[in-house]
Amino acid sequence: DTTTAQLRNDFYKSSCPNVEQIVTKVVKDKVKQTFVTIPATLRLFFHDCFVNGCDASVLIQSTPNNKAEKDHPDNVSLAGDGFDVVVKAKKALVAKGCSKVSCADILTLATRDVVVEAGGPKYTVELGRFDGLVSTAASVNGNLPGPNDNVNKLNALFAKNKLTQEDMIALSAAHTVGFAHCSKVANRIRNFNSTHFVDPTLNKDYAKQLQAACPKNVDPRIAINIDPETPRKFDNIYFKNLQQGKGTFTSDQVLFTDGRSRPTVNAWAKDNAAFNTAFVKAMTKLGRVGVKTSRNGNIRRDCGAFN
Ligand code: HEM
Ligand SMILES: [Ca+2]
Ligand SMILES: [Ca+2]
Repeated sequence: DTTTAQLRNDFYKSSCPNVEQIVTKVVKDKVKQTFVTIPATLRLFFHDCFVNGCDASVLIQSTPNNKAEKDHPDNVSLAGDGFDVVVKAKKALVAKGCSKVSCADILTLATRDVVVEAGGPKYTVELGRFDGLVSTAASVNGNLPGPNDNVNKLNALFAKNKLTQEDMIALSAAHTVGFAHCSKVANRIRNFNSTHFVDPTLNKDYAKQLQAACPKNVDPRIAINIDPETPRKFDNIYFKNLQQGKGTFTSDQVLFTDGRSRPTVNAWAKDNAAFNTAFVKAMTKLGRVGVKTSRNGNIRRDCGAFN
């Protein structure tokens, strides 16, 4: 495949030999200031790769002539700290003579670094992505999963990006860190359907906890931990939660209720090392989605605007 062939670990060996240390330093400094950097960056990378490939298209700011991806409803809840860490890393790189590192690669590296900062696996990142030349809100339509999606829908969306069901389950475990707004779980904890007030797949105590944290008419800015047990740690507790009915979104809980994905959930609930291996494999594959070359991409001077 010609689009993935260009990616290599030492892509910046001559143009910016210290690219990794420079990005890592910026990430560490920012995580010290605010934990949100971790989930914000991880989600930003996912939303970038699933729309037009891993090409930093999600970072583009809208202009009077173009409504960009980040202003699509599915992206408006992306936390600012993810964008900010990329801007800060870009600045640090340029200051150190590395003006040829793409924003897409910066986001990929920063994502690896935030996973490490949260206690997750450290892995080698493939580099050599170019930055995309297009970003439209319309292109987001139908490409990102929703919190009420079932396994069929999730598998189909991930398959479009050459990711297997195993990859999908491993990547879903990114929900081991970070926050969700109450609107994303509201349908599960009140007036679920005509026979159940609360989603019957939801743990009873966890349902009460969610109802308390997300009362009716709650301020729409209120957010809850997605992983109720270890919200700041990147770990396989995510899968143990699913076994106990503590999946926050329907899209999390279905991984346990659906017989096709349940064996994988059980295996990774028991074996953190096996989960880590699967996560690294899936993240590496995610990073290969729709990679641009010098023919259909460039190196942006400003990650938020086209050159
Ligand atoms: C499998 C399908 C997925 C669905 C349906 C989904 C859906 C969601 C939703 C609804 C939120 C809450 C947003 C909010 O209320 O602000 C969220 C947050 C998050 N998602 Fe996903 N997601 C999925 C997969 C992924 C993947 C593959 C990753 C990364 C590899 C990811 C990383 C995150 C992170 C880290 C957060 C927390 C963001 C923060 O705290 O700012 N998600 N996701
Ligand atoms: Ca993209
Ligand atoms: Ca966790």
